[in-house]
Amino acid sequence: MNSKEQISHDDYQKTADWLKSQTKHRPQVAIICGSGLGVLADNLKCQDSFAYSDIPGFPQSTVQGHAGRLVFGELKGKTCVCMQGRFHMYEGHSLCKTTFPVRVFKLLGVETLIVTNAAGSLADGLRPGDIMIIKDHVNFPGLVGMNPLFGPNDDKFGPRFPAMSGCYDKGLRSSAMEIGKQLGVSELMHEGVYAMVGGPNFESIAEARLLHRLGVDAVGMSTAPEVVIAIHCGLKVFGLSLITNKVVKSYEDSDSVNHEGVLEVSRLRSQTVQQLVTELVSRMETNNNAV
Ligand SMILES: O=P(O)(O)O[C@@H]1C[C@H](O)[C@@H](CO)O1
Ligand SMILES: Nc1nc2[nH]cnc2c(=O)[nH]1
Repeated sequence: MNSKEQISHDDYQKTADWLKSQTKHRPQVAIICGSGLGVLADNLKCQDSFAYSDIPGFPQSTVQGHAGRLVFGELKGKTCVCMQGRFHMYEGHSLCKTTFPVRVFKLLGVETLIVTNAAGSLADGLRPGDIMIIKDHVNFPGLVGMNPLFGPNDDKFGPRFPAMSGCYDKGLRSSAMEIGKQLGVSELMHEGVYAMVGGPNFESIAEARLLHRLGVDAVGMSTAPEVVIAIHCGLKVFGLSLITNKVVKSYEDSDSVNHEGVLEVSRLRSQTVQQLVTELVSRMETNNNAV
């Protein structure tokens, strides 16, 4: 798993150039839609959309609830590109494939990455349907060497040893909390720590208890590698978790989680997440530096 499949700068550039030849949109903001959150692309105006299978170099989505489409369009005066479907390590993608689109976005001129995901809650105050603005993450696979930056560093993208402190932009986080208030959903809004685990199984009770003790508020199977790559190449990052289930922490609790339930809660709350993200994008300052 540690062996690093190499993707050259040229490979990312070829995909970016192909996309530039197919659409006039030059995005400033990229949005990665978590499980069941593909609706985030629906507000984009003047859409150009591409199936992942038609984009040279792109991996394929294999998970239910991840459509496998890249959608370009205008959102409140900003040009955006939206991934309807992300790639997960548990699908068998290498981490550089998992994060491939993020470097392509950088080459397209994107300045800010918005990552969303479905996650299970460990913190007692987080209920299904709540929205957790990600304050920080624990990249469990990364801590044991499964990091998308493993292997020779590509200096054209960023430094060998990037800092990850403050990786989730403070200004965007407070803006999102403010927007939540204005949308009248402040009771749903929280900030917390997201942990990525490898999946695809959900947590055992002992694992859930361990994560809780370690200070993790919500757990999922994505996001951290994309954020590491985004920070490495200088993108601003905003992340949110839609809490779709409580992670079972008690041997007396007979609840159990499944992917269909995760998708159902995501869909129920997707309009609210869409409104939040749309308003956040509308308030973003961008440089408009088309490439
Ligand atoms: O892509 P995300 O992180 O939203 O997907 C979560 C984690 C698993 O892929 C799936 C489990 O239901 O949802
Ligand atoms: N690991 C993990 N991922 C999730 N994605 C949505 N819910 C969960 C969960 O409970 N655990």
